[in-house]
Amino acid sequence: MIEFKNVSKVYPNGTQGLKDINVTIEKGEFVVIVGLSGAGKSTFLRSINRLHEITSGEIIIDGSSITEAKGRDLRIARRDIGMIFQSFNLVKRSTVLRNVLSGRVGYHSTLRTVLGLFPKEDVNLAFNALERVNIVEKAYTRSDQLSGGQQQRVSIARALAQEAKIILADEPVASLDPLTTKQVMDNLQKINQELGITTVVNLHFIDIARQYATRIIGLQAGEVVFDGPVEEATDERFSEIYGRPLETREDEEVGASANESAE
Ligand SMILES: Nc1ncnc2c1ncn2[C@@H]1O[C@H](COP(=O)(O)OP(=O)(O)OP(=O)(O)O)[C@@H](O)[C@H]1O
Repeated sequence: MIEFKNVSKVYPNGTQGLKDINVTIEKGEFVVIVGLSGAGKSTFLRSINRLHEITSGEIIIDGSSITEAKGRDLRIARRDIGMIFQSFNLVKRSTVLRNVLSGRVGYHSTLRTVLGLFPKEDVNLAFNALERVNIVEKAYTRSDQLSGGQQQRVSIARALAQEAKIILADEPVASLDPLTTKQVMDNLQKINQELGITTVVNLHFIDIARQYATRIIGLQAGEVVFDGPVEEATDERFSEIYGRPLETREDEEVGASANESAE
């Protein structure tokens, strides 16, 4: 369970990233965060694992304050949280297997991981993770030889090898085409359903959010302006909240083909 209690974040330049957020995400939920650009989605997500520090309030994970955690406690808390980035964040020149094994670094001494000495159980975990995202045949391929969608599936496997209880995905499909988007989102959904991993995903497009989320949270200027089940997240409702409908993938494609034909 992830609890936001009166959480605010003000950036050093005075920009309010989050404003008095009170939200509880239960174990096993698939929550999608939506909002216009600059609404605070990244700030929200990155506050959970303290990639961003909040300025007031508290975030509690499974009963322990991550906000207050220091040193070893913080490292252990972070071990339970996998992160998926828009840009995949793989070590490009390393093999897929090595990248997935890097999910295990929080469990071992630095020396051991620098030397690449992972125990057999870790290697088994890594292969299982790669199987789960259907990419095991690429285990010994260099990561930069893979397509964007494949790289993103490797980053999901890394979070699985980490044995994360929570997965945070910050715009995981923003650089991917529609077919690959579906594969990556299907993978996230599958591991959420099969392994019960709590999943929080930032998405730009409301139609993709509606296809996968069990709950949608809408942010605007750092505040929660919508929090409810997918059925309530209608275009009408979002138009009322944001003064215009949220973007859909389809809009973008229509826009892109219009641009192409203009050229
Ligand atoms: N390091 C920073 N310093 C100052 N302001 C920042 C910083 N990072 C983000 N902001 C501001 O905080 C607000 C929330 O940003 P955030 O990146 O969380 O929004 P977002 O909803 O993820 O937007 P996007 O979809 O464009 O990434 C924005 O006004 C943004 O300009």
